Amino acid sequence: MKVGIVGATGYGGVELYRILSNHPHVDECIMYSSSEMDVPYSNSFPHLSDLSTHTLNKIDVEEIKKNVSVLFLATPPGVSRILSPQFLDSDVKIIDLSGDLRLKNKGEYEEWYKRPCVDEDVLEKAVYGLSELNKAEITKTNLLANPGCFPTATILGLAPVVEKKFVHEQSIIVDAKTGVSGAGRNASQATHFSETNENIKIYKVHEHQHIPEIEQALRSLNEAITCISFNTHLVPMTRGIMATIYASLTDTYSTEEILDLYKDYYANSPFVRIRKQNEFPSTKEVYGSNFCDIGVKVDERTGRITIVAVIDNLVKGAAGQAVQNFNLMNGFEEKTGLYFAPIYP
Ligand SMILES: NC(=O)C1=CN([C@@H]2O[C@H](COP(=O)(O)OP(=O)(O)OC[C@H]3O[C@@H](n4cnc5c(N)ncnc54)[C@H](OP(=O)(O)O)[C@@H]3O)[C@@H](O)[C@H]2O)C=CC1
Ligand SMILES: CC(=O)N[C@@H](CCC(=O)OP(=O)(O)O)C(=O)O
Repeated sequence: MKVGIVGATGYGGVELYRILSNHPHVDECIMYSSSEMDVPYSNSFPHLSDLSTHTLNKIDVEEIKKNVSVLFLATPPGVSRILSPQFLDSDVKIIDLSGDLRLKNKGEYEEWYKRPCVDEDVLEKAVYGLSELNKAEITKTNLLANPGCFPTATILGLAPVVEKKFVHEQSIIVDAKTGVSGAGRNASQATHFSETNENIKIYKVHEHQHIPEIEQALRSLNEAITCISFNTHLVPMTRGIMATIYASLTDTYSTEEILDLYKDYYANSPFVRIRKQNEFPSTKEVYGSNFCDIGVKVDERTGRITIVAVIDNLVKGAAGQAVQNFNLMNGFEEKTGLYFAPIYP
């Protein structure tokens, strides 16, 4: 199968290349760029010298339709809004890593992303690709909205207790941390070495664009969810997301009971690993892998629960999850080309 990557020169794009170039059902990856063409891909990424003989191609919709079966969009917000609709009359399957197709409410997208949204008929066709919750729909779609990095960790961390009503719906607080690669490859003052090194900084306080995405997904599991408290912090590491989640329990559950609930809930989800009692995952334990690791503990004194979910933002939070969806959309086994160990230490 031939696949295309738009935004191949970015962090999401090069992570897609790393995974897809080792995928047994991918014969060729064609790389597209909006700013460079006919130059070797390895000019952008010297670590691929001799491994990649690809060149960058111009984004030409009609050429892409002739040449690829699946197109990944690893592009900034706003690009998929223009590109995706142009493929709806073709057989090309679209997997969009940006936020453009994730929110079902057009007004909500425009409010949180502060830019125009794609038309409602396109939004209706898009399927939200969190495969642990939505596998059946993913296998049938040609237009896939790949979840955001923070939503992936947060929703997977909360889904069992929210769906089974083990927590009070209005009591959820999420304290999330991310590595700097979450901001993409372009340099900015916020991600400058001297701003991030030996520093932890909260950002987008109460205004993060992933808030409505998380609420939308949780509401699909339990309609009593209205809003959550959610904040993000930039920490001095390259990859990784940790979502530390707090909520009030609806009854006196033990940690053991809740761990059993999580193990049952994710019994058929090969990329979710539930930790043992009193064991909490760290970001390094999923680095470079498609795993989401989860630890939980009941605080008997306060009647609250602490849930910790970690992912690699570029793998389970972006390119790995996109390939997981690619597998499901094409009838391949979900783990194909993806079931590898994290890089450790
Ligand atoms: N980084 C992360 O951890 C995650 C990122 N995402 C989302 O994935 C998407 C890609 O992120 P990331 O790879 O980090 O970003 P980068 O900034 O690293 O890369 C984005 C790429 O998009 C291309 N691009 C820019 N403008 C256009 C345009 N107008 N048309 C086509 N291509 C364009 C650029 O390549 P060129 O100039 O060669 O065209 C650039 O290399 C974003 O929407 C991001 O929010 C989602 C989850 C996690
Ligand atoms: C460190 C950092 O800045 N991370 C970005 C990740 C956002 C992202 O990936 O954007 P979409 O999922 O909305 O496309 C942020 O927090 O906004």
